[in-house]
Amino acid sequence: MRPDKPRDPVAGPDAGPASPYPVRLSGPVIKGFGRGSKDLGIPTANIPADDLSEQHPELTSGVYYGVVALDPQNLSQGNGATNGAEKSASATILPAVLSIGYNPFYKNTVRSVEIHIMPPLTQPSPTAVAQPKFNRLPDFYGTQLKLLILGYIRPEYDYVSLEALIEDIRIDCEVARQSLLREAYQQYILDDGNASGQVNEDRKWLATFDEVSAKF
Ligand SMILES: Cc1cc2nc3c(=O)[nH]c(=O)nc-3n(C[C@H](O)[C@H](O)[C@H](O)COP(=O)(O)O)c2cc1C
Ligand SMILES: Nc1ncnc2c1ncn2[C@@H]1O[C@H](COP(=O)(O)OP(=O)(O)O)[C@@H](O)[C@H]1O
Ligand SMILES: [Mg+2]
Repeated sequence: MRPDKPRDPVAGPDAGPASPYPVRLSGPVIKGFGRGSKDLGIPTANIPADDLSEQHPELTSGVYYGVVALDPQNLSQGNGATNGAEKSASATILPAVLSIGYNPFYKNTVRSVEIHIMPPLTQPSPTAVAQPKFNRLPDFYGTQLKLLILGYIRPEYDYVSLEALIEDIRIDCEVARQSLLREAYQQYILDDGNASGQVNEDRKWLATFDEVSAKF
């Protein structure tokens, strides 16, 4: 059960991601249990978790923050992306908060990776208020998603109520936002010309999709 303690406003070192982060994950967006939007009002893009324990034993179950990109070649035009004319399209990088694990509140028997994509950090936060409106995009099932996990926020918990789970996820969004607003983390979103070679490589990996991964 969730400990009855105030939450830290940021997670991870101010100087930037510390080992093992950043961790790269990618995969097509698949169907989950349909609870994110329906029960919680918080859509989460699920990607396959089948190989996670072997490929990334460092990713213990819990809540993390990072940055994501969606393949613009297989997003519909309604999402403001391109329609697949390019061979290698560069994608928009957006902030994200995610859960890896068994969702103890729902007692799942299989592990899932679920990513809630937040609005750009330049926009006001919709989750800074007591009655939040979580970010909702047009559906993008089947689209290739790339994720750079930049830090760990907390373990997964069971909760006394659905409202308590939603309130903790609202705080996760705020912690992710404040954590990513720090200069060393902004470099993964925006190219300010001062980033190290490794950060530039990670950002390039994130935003580049080639023809092979396209759906159409
Ligand atoms: C940031 C974040 C934190 C979460 N933390 C928890 C948690 O502590 N305990 C839990 O049972 N589920 C947690 N969840 C998972 C939600 O219960 C889950 O998103 C919901 O069951 C939707 O699942 P679905 O994609 O299969 O529909 C979290 C989800 C997110 C996005
Ligand atoms: N901000 C968002 N973050 C993640 N997914 C979103 C967002 N807005 C819309 N979606 C869409 O909603 C779907 C997830 O909704 P959810 O209710 O969690 O369903 P599921 O149980 O199938 O994962 C995603 O696969 C995606 O197509
Ligand atoms: Mg989901």
